[in-house]
Amino acid sequence: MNARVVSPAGKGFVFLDAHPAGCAATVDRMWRDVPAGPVPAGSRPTALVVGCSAGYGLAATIAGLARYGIRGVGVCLEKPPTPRRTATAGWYRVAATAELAGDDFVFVNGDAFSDQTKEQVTKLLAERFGPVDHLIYSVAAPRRTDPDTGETYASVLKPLGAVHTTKTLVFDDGIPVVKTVTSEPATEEETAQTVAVMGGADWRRWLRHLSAADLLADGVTTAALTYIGSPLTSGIYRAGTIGAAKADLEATARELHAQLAARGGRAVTSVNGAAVTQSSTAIPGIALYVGLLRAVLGGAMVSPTAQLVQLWDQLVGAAELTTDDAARVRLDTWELEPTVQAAIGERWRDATSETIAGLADVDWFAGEVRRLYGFDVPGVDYSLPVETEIPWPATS
Ligand SMILES: NC(=O)c1ccc[n+]([C@@H]2O[C@H](COP(=O)([O-])OP(=O)(O)OC[C@H]3O[C@@H](n4cnc5c(N)ncnc54)[C@H](O)[C@@H]3O)[C@@H](O)[C@H]2O)c1
Repeated sequence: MNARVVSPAGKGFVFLDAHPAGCAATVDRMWRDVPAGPVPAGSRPTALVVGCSAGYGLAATIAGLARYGIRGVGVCLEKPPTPRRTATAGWYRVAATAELAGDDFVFVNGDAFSDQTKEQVTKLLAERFGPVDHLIYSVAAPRRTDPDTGETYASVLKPLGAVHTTKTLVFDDGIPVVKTVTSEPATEEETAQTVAVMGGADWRRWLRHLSAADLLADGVTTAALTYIGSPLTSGIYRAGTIGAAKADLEATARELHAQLAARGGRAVTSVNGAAVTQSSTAIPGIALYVGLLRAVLGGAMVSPTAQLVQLWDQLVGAAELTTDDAARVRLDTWELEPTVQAAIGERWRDATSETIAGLADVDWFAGEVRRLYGFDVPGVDYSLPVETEIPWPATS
């Protein structure tokens, strides 16, 4: 037992501790935001969500559970509490999600890229749940060890071909500051490594494992998350190393689709809108862009949970699975609306440290970052001690 007051401390957008009660309250709120599903009780789909503890993968897990009563497995990589530090936020979110989910959805904490984790999940599915009807792949990771070669690849966020300079938003003692950051172009090796981490290789490997174990249901649908984004961020994102990885992921969807179509299945990518997550805040320029996006759209920004409700509706067949000509489900149209982009573009041009508070929703952005760690969540009394030694939910 280790109950104590947990406060936000850290550097930039990264905090050292997470608040268990705040993380649980976040999960509760996300769950309550999911409208009940149209599928009658009794037909609960079996699902695997890879990257289930944060951002879009958490939204996928909660939307699937709350709307369609999915059963199955979630996989993520989180750290347990230590005597000095709390567990990671995702650890507490998983514990809270498991409480709401009940016994028919279990969580595996392990490296999704390893064959060991794949075997553990395969065993769980074979013993308890049977073939998967749906697989959502939503991993964002800085490195991946290739099980075939033992080589560890590292991803980088760099432009391709030329130096790229972008405006970005940082907080200096809580005060928003607009800076410029310049990134050198990636080498071919760095680009190849980023593709090896964030491209389609591991998604393909999951499907191969499940197929070999006869754990893909006829008509299986699978979606991996991708991003396109604005011309304002394309230098570092879509036209950069991570964009090369996303192009590989999208090509992998088309390849997997050709294989799954034989059994009535479908593989797609899902293009989602910009959201504040631990991964996205690490990308130069994204903090500024998302702060401006929020100022332009306000509450009309579509939350990850609401987007994932739409994706589930399409995956289970409650709505038609509709893709663009690159086999991508487009859940980002609200973000790329030309009038929205034009308004963000104007504000981006005018953004300086002096003007930023009037142009971007900096308070919302800073709050979102804190909420990633369970702080600033309404209804939580942060002055109270809270138990930090929360166990990982049982898998048996
Ligand atoms: N955040 C955005 O704005 C945005 C927009 C569109 C698409 N996406 C895509 O959504 C996907 C998820 O990104 P996110 O922003 O939600 O990230 P995130 O950082 O919020 O979550 C990443 C998830 O991956 C898991 N993970 C990381 N390394 C792992 C490993 N080795 N083994 C098992 N699990 C691991 C983490 O535990 C966590 O559950 C990515 O493909 C990203 O490109 C994000």
